[in-house]
Amino acid sequence: MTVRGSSAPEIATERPGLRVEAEDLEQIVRGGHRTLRGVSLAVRPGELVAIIGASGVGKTMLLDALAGIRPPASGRVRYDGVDQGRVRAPVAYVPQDDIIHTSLPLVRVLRYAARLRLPAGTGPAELDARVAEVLSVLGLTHRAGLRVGLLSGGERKRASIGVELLARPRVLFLDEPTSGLDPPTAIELLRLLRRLAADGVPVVLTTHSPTDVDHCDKVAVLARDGHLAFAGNPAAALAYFEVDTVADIYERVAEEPDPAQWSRRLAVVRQPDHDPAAPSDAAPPPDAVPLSRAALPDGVPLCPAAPPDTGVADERRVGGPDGRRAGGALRQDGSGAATDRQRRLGPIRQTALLTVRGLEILARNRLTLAILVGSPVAVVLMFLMLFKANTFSFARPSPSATVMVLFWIAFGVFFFGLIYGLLQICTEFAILRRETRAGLGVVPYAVSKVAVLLPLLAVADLVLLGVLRGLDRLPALAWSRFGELYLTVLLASAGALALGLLCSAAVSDPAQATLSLPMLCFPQVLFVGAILPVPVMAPVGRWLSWAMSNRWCFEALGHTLGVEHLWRDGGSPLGPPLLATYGHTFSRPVWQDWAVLGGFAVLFFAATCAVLAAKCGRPGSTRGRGA
Ligand SMILES: Nc1ncnc2c1ncn2[C@@H]1O[C@H](COP(=O)(O)OP(=O)(O)OP(=O)(O)O)[C@@H](O)[C@H]1O
Repeated sequence: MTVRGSSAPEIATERPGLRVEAEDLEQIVRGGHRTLRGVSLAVRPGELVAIIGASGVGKTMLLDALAGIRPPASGRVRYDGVDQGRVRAPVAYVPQDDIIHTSLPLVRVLRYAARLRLPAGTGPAELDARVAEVLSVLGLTHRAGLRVGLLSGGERKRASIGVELLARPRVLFLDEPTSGLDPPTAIELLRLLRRLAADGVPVVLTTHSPTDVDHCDKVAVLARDGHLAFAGNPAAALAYFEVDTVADIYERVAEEPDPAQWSRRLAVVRQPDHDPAAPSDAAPPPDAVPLSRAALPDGVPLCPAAPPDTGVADERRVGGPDGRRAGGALRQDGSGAATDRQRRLGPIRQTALLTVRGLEILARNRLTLAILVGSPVAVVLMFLMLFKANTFSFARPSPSATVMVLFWIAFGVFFFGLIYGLLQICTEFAILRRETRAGLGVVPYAVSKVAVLLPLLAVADLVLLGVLRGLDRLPALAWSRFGELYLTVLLASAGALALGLLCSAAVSDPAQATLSLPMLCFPQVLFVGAILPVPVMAPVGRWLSWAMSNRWCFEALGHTLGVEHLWRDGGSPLGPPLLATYGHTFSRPVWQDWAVLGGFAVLFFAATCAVLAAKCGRPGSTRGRGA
């Protein structure tokens, strides 16, 4: 680590790592609170750097600013002298939680991750070789076939790092990688990071553990309110704070009532003729790096420079907050052309990949699959127990029962569509955010959700209508009429699925999604126009009923089943008065209802994509929480 005012940055062409420089970083969070104040530091290729400080001092803020996850309010971050936002080299960020799919075997997780992160032209053999290489350097080859959820905490942490290593990052940031690990496992992990740094890739991590610092080349100490108190090697830090252990540094820093004093002191000692850190930087004492590269068992480089023809090392984008590719690029060869091999997977192939992954996750989650498939079956059985046969008999119809049959079919398909979508995104938002940083588009992601779930709903809808018809709960119908009914419920399901996805994208966690369920369902019951016909609703209720997708499904079903004719001309004296109450509810041509139902589906789907794009682009939590 060097200090501010160092000589002009040079473009690193011979080492895989990038030089990271931060200059006068300030960060301001919601409410105007400043969390970083004038932080300047530099990290060289090959350095393993720990950011330490008391809880809440801004360690994650600094890490996020350095990584481009949460750009600073002011100040600059440069990689090899180029503004961070303009660099397209692969930069890895490992969030605090091991946010990867836990139901898949480790090798499958890495394979999917490699498909997303490596250039589109990477062949299967090369892909498998890279996955095997990463497994090997992580020491997880023997765990490759094990479900991620069954890995130990340390193994999961290594797996999470492995996801980022696939793309051969040129700088690696980790938020509290050792949190929750026992000391030997933490040391094992630091050994891995040390080796990665030794290969020339700068590694920056935040930590709460003073012992982690013993294994790092450099340490940055933050004081309260985001003041940088020190930046240099650990031995120099002990001398600077006049303490015996790293743990004592925390106490020493906290003793100062005005944390700004620490920045001022550092500014003084950073003067060229008064800089205790500079000599240490140039030649770190041997005891500052106890886990030497030579002591490590495996000689395979963790992040070998990509072969020159692949362009892997240069073309991959830096994980900026907006999930889009940034403008300029750092290129080792200095050329501006991207080859086919260098391009990331296109939207269609991303969609296909995520659909396959979604199906595999579903197939491996037997209980989830059983609930998804079993619930509609259970509801069909309940309908059979609830509805009498021949309700729609022309000679002896039961008009009030026909309304309920139509309503419950409409509500049933709405409810299942909604439930299928409701927990899909909020349960894995942190994974999505991580993958969008690696180049995944939110539209392919959302489409893949529909591609996995809509066929399941389509089968459930077909079973529902087929069983009700087969057991005479619905009248005999020509195939074309049955097709009409099916299209109506399919469109209603698609709209409800999209509404569920929208809600899942908008909330912060699964608990909020679950709590939103009554608010999504109640209006679809009250304003559908079944329990209380639309013509007799209060004016506001009538207006609201237009916005209920359920209403259009209910009315389309009634139109296709000829409810008007049945009530007016059928053998029940209750029909005509009921028809008078419902008015023209069922007289609209069914294609108009389809257009509205399709419109709802498209609208909710587009809104889902917009919310995802906004949330994935918004600087925010990187810790595995929801947005
Ligand atoms: N989105 C936000 N809005 C408002 N304040 C925030 C936000 N994110 C973080 N903060 C505040 O910014 C400060 C620095 O947060 P940061 O997460 O960087 O601290 P930290 O040093 O990493 O803490 P810890 O070690 O406990 O993880 C804290 O006071 C925190 O409450």
